Amino acid sequence: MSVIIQVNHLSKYYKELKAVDDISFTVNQGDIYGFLGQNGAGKSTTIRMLLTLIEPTNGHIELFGMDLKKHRKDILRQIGAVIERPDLYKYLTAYECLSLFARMSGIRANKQQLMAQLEQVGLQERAQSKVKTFSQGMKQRLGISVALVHDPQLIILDEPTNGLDPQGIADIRNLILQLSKQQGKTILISSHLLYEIEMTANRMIIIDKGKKIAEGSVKELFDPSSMLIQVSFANTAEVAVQLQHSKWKDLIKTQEQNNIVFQMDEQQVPALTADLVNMGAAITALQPQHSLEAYFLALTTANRHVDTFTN
Ligand SMILES: Nc1ncnc2c1ncn2[C@@H]1O[C@H](COP(=O)(O)OP(=O)(O)OP(=O)(O)O)[C@@H](O)[C@H]1O
Repeated sequence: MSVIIQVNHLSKYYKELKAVDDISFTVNQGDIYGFLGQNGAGKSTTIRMLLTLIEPTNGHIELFGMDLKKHRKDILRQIGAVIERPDLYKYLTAYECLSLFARMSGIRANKQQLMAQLEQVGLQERAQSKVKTFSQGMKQRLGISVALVHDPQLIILDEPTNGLDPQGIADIRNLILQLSKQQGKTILISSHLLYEIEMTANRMIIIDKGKKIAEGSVKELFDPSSMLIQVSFANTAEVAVQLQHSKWKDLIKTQEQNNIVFQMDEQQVPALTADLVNMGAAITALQPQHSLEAYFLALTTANRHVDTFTN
């Protein structure tokens, strides 16, 4: 399996602001790699550095085994990217638009080839309609078609489902899966929605305030054996002492005044609650949460509080 993107200790500072702070990650050939983070986490900044639109403050980027600084042109030729809402010529038809971009990229494509490309993004029946009549989702799909016109190996999509309706979101998701499965493209997709990444990506990174929080396979990160179970008690201190002499001791993640958080397989929960009751625990609440979901929810909630106070 060859490595397509290798990022080492990448940072971008804007004066004191560390927009991207020492992140490293690897994208392998054939990956749908999810880049997950709240607004302002540093996703776009990282993507812009991968596309040489901005200079890193520190760090090293290799694409297709080549140093990005030294082989910029050769590398960019193999990338197709949609990083903002695609700005397309609204008075042209979808076909004319694609044909224009193909010529601008020096690609000689005949009508049949261009129609096949429009078919790939589900726009063959609207090939002769003007772009101004398109929904946001259709414009996004045409934008992706334009990015694919030179048959790149790597596709980079920055928040491709932002502002789309549910049907538009589903269309983009299916398109991404199809590009990966049927054409073996490597895809990097950013999103602020955990769900979006879970539905499409096989590997992912989570960043927050420019820093890497987690990286790994989506399966691993969503592993049911890493559920967090928060149990609240009226008598936490007493229960904590009893737990130290039990088999549950090693599964305790944190302990606070009113609750104890365990990390365990979901299937162990009934046995845990039975043992706790036997120990005389006065359970007032029990909340199971997937660790990643719990983590991400905590981030979102924290940000919402900030928004409430600052808006
Ligand atoms: N040119 C710039 N000058 C100063 N600060 C910047 C600049 N570009 C980005 N930032 C800041 O860097 C941080 C990361 O921004 P970035 O756009 O990478 O986040 P993001 O994860 O893509 O979020 P969003 O989805 O909102 O774009 C933010 O705090 C942003 O305000």
